[in-house]
Amino acid sequence: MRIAINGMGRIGRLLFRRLINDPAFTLVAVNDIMETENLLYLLKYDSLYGKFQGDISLSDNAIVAGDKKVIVLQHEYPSQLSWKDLDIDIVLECSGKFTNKAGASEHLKAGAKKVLLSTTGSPDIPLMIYGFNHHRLDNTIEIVSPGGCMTNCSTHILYILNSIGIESAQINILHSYTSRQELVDTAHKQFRRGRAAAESIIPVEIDLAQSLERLLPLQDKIAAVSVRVPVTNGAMADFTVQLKEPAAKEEINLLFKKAAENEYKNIIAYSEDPLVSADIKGDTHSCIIDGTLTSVAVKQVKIIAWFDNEYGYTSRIIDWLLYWKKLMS
Ligand SMILES: NC(=O)c1ccc[n+]([C@@H]2O[C@H](COP(=O)([O-])OP(=O)(O)OC[C@H]3O[C@@H](n4cnc5c(N)ncnc54)[C@H](O)[C@@H]3O)[C@@H](O)[C@H]2O)c1
Repeated sequence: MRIAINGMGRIGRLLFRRLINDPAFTLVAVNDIMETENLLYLLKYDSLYGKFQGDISLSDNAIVAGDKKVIVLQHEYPSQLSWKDLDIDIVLECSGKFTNKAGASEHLKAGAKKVLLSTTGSPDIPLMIYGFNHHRLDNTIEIVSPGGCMTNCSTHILYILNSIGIESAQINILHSYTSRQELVDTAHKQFRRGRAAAESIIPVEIDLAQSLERLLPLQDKIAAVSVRVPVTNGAMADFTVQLKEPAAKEEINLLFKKAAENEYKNIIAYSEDPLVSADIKGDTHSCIIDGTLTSVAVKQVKIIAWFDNEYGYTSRIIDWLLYWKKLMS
């Protein structure tokens, strides 16, 4: 399967690292508006995941990594990209810029067969969460939104809890800072996103509740906020859920433990270790339920789950690629 990545930021570069030597795929080309020398540098040295394993260099308009050669393009608009000539099966749209149907469709017009976003796109793009409803994919679907990292964590947790019955849910995702914030105080249309990311605990607006309501039968029952905290990686999702019936802590933990061992194996995990966010760097799960922190007050339950917002998320993107490959062959 021939793959291209548009947008070589945190997610795009981690996907590059993870796909380049994967025998299931051929990473054909990457595109970003940044200078190619800068892209090479950022691929080689990564503050979170360390130095690139093996040799990596530039040759003409390509990045050479070991015995692999990946074409580098530098265009602003997908319509400028030569996906037809390069015979691209799937574009991974990781720029965060072309997340509505019109924008993502430009990759199809440029000749790609399919587009996989790296976020929750506009409502006219099918939203499918790997491990939850990815089986709805069929060959007629050309653009898929696999949700964001927070949606991938929260969907499973709420779905599993809803087997008891959910009255309402409040979610707070404590999340490492991202490039959609500022390092020093700057003007931003969401004022708080413009504040120095490493200096404060910063609440930000998110569309997680709307995404979850597209996936689960919980209309008008979910509210969500994210609080950005001064760490570079990792997230802790905090769910306060009003159940329809009282339930014991042990009963709830058993639900998650069984799900992690069976139908959600490799997608969610269950842990009773005293975790902190540094422990989950490089973890491949969409969430790790922390059973030690489950607490219950009559019908109200609190669940805490961890995830690596980059590594866990790119693991699902790779699952998507494998699944799509099977379907397309
Ligand atoms: N970082 C995370 O934890 C995370 C997790 C899940 C999903 N996502 C989603 O993935 C997307 C990318 O996030 P990120 O954190 O990698 O962002 P990022 O800012 O690190 O990367 C975005 C990249 O896109 C490039 N770019 C900007 N405009 C472009 C254009 N017109 N054409 C091509 N490239 C362009 C930028 O130069 C940059 O390299 C966002 O939609 C985000 O919501 C991010």
